[in-house]
Amino acid sequence: MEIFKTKTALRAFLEPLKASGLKIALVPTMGALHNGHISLIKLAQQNADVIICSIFVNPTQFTDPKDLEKYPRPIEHDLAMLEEAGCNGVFMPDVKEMYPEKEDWHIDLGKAEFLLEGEFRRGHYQGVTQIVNKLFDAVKPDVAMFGQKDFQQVLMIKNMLKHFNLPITIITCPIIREEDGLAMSSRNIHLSEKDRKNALVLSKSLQFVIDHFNEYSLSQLEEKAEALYAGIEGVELDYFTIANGETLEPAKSKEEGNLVALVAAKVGTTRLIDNMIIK
Ligand SMILES: Nc1ncnc2c1ncn2[C@@H]1O[C@H](COP(=O)(O)OP(=O)(O)OP(=O)(O)O)[C@@H](O)[C@H]1O
Ligand SMILES: CC(C)(CO)[C@@H](O)C(=O)[O-]
Ligand code: BAL
Repeated sequence: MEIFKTKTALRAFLEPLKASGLKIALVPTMGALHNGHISLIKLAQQNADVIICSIFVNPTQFTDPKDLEKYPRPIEHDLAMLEEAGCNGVFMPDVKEMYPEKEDWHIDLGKAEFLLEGEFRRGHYQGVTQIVNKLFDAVKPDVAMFGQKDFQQVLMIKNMLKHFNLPITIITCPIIREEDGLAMSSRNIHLSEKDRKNALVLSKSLQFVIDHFNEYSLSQLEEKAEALYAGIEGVELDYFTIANGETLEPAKSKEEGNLVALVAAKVGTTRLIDNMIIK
């Protein structure tokens, strides 16, 4: 497995491979890898010939400086996991390589930018699309893999592709969970033993909606799911919603084509997100 710290070195590696007709996949990450990330690598291997994983903790998408400061960075462990998974190359630039100078970035991502995560992390998706655009430019992949765990992120990246008319296929990968249902996340490492137990309410509340979808109205489903959070000390719900999977607006009717239940909550000091697709 090759390791690249600069765009120049990465491009020099990729150019002959592209010229020989090989298909390139990019798996963008912020490191602190777990089996969710490895599932993206494995799916990439089914869809391309050469797999590049990027590891970059992107400062412009963090809206809370403490969150950025304490973001885990176990790089040796990450490299061992990627090697074991059969990844071909790792792009791990420093901040100067990706942001050599101060730059303005603003693109129209549509109304959904300001909902859900966009409401609680103002400007987050400008930062995400700014860095993903730079990563796409550095790798020029044929396909790029993103996790459904960041449901809204996938929509925003697809909107960015449309905005720039980029010829990249986005593949959305299912959420990988721990045995008890907790969605894997790099931030889970911050959970205390008590938080770890409390965090199960996220997947349980989503599963409640899936299991009881035919029994209750949309508002009853939301109410009953939210009630599961009441009285859990140390858990603070940011939002629980059943939304239209294309617009992310609250669902108006159970008959809408794509419906998804999404949640974000602070568990102790750690903010977690999760979702389940209803249909
Ligand atoms: N449990 C998971 N299953 C599938 N994909 C995942 C999972 N967790 C993260 N991903 C995907 O991996 C990619 C990189 O995510 P990232 O490095 O931010 O990891 P993360 O675990 O989501 O970390 P955090 O949520 O703490 O930021 C994203 O496309 C993300 O959606
Ligand atoms: C896509 C991404 C790597 C951009 O920094 C990040 O938002 C993430 O890990 O989901
Ligand atoms: N997984 C999304 C990246 C973030 O939380 O900033």
